[in-house]
Amino acid sequence: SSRYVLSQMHPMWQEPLAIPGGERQSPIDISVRKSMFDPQLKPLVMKYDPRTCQQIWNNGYSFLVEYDDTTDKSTLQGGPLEDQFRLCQFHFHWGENNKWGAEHTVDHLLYPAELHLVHWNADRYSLFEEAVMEDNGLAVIGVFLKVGKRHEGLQKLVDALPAVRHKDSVVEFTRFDASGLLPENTQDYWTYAGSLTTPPLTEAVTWIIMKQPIEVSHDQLAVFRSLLFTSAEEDVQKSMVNNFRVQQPLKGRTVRSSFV
Ligand SMILES: NS(=O)(=O)c1ccc(-n2ccn(-c3ccc(F)cc3F)c2=O)cc1
Ligand SMILES: [Zn+2]
Repeated sequence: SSRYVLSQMHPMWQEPLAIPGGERQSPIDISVRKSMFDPQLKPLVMKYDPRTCQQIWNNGYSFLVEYDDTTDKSTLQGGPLEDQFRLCQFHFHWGENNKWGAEHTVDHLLYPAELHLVHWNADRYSLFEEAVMEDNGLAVIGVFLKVGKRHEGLQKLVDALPAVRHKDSVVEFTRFDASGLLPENTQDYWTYAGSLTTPPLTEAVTWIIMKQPIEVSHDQLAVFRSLLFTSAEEDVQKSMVNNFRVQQPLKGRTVRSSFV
């Protein structure tokens, strides 16, 4: 079963022993029947300006598409959020094959990859670095990827990846419309209180997981796997795959849904 497969995985970093709080860690399995429909959840409002897109950076965990978040040009509000959040980066998690790679699961269903659009609470904090330490500081939209037809909006990003093959490489990347990576239906989602899924693992994230996945082609996903965890100087090159964290205990949290 998928649970057996996950236990085989060799997470790319050693999980720290002491985790900040440890009561609301991510990722988790989303049990559809245990989630609670919340009619008070408002529609999500994403306003992403392609002109704020700046660069792609291979940080040795994933590749980040980074945005200028010094103004309110690319924002997220509504849904479970009280405040307005600014888009600062998006990145992905994926596997060594198409059977696994996403961080969250839905009734233990494994997707081959997961997109994270990372936002911070600009109504309450003045810098991302501050927000990342606060329990209402961040909002991350998670979108599952499934293998199917080619995703036209993703191709511009896929074509740029060979330029950031090695850890610490950066390439200019502008005029990219992040909303092109969202599924048609952005009103059906699950939301819960969680954490960053890589160090510093801070419990600052309101997670918003889209119910509808996006489709990408096998070949597009294969280009993700051509990236490397290692920098150009290292003599042993390691392919960037399985960059997902193992699932964490729910610890009594409730996952709410925006749909019945
Ligand atoms: N996978 S995820 O939960 O979306 C996720 C996981 C880790 C991060 N992350 C890691 C380090 N940072 C970070 C970057 C700049 C900074 F000033 C402080 C940070 F914590 C960060 O935001 C950001 C997002
Ligand atoms: Zn992530």
